[in-house]
Amino acid sequence: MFLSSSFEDNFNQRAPIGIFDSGVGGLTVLRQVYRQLPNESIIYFGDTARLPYGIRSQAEILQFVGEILTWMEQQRVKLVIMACNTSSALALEKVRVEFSVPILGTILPGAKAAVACGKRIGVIATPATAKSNAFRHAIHEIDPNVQVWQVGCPEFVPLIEQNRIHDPYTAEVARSYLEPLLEQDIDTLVYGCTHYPHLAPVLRSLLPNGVKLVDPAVHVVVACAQELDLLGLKNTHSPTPTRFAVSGCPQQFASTSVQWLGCVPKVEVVDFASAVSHLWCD
Ligand SMILES: N[C@H](CCC(=O)O)C(=O)O
Repeated sequence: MFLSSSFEDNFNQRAPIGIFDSGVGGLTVLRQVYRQLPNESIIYFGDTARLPYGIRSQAEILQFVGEILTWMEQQRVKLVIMACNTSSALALEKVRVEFSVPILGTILPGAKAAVACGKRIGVIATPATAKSNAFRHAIHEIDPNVQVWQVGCPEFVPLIEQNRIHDPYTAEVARSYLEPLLEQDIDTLVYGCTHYPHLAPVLRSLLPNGVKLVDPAVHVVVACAQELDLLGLKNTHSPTPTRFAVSGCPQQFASTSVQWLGCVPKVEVVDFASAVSHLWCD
């Protein structure tokens, strides 16, 4: 009895954390896991055949997230981080009751951090996240006196996935998205999409010095560390190498992500029925 329960504890602690996003955005969360939880093993999934998520309906997001979580459970992960604000805004509450694995989203940790920073908060997000008002609701639950402005930024994710971060056109687009927020004299800006911290140098150069930037990736990983402690699931052993998987073209993902990972990742393909993966490899 004692032996088998201790074996099971060890197995659970050593089990990987699942992290998923539509593409390379979740790497901003992965980077935080490497910093804050260096002993954890990770399985990273990017649903690249079906991105961008930010222009999808809630029904589509629920279907995709359901498929990904089913796959994650098959990989025997001990916890999942939805490293995607769009999924967190549109699907987290619903899937949490359907799946037994603990699932963390980015909205609440991001909202808490924003409220701790300022009183005039701007949120840049995908159109679906902005339309859902998820950040506004979460912030007002904590402090109804804080003012919140949200801007949907449809062009950012395609530009980042196409590796056009340093393209002057990207800076032009960023300027137009920030303009209505700067007109409101915001004191805090939330990256309401996990892709956007990849644009940090561009965005920083367009913001007045006093505006604080909030990256929910930092705070969802703080919440993850607390959850693992609470569940007794923190890994005290050495981690295994990160496994990367995508639904689209593995070479495309590898070549875009190398700049953030510092090495070319080996990338597996997961074939979901409705994913049209050939689009990205042609
Ligand atoms: N990075 C994701 C998804 C972006 C997209 O695919 O549109 C998010 O935080 O919302």
